[in-house]
Amino acid sequence: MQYKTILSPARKRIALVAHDNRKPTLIGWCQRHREVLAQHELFATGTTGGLIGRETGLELSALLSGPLGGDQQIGAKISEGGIDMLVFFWDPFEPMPHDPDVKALLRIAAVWNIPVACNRASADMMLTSPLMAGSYERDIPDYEGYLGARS
Ligand SMILES: O=C(CO)COP(=O)(O)O
Repeated sequence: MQYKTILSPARKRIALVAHDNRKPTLIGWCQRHREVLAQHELFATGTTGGLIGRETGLELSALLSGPLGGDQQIGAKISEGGIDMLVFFWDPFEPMPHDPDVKALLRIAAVWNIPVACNRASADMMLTSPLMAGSYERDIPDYEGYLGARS
């Protein structure tokens, strides 16, 4: 795979997702970082987004619920260059009916080289990184190069 470098925007487009057992942790994290989060554009899967909006007053775009395709919608946005960071508190103790979608979302986040936080510690580090303060360079797959490599 060949890569090219793009500039991530200073106002990040952040996707917030949590499985049911992890939703209280994500809501608490959003409350703690409310001021910083309010400076960015927020997206979430359906139920997660509804709860975060209600509990924190943060404005966000809620997509479909995860099991109904919300993970795939976030994955599509990542592929289109519309998401800069993913906070995904997935449940390490429960299998999900939509496990393939969860895996696909994590895979596509790796493909497009966006920062991913799967627990509070990594999310804290990500949000307090100096890279949050401005735009930063990020490598993404070079689509032209990829097609060339396959032909
Ligand atoms: O299932 C999810 C992520 O895999 C999250 O979906 P909800 O936010 O709708 O609960």
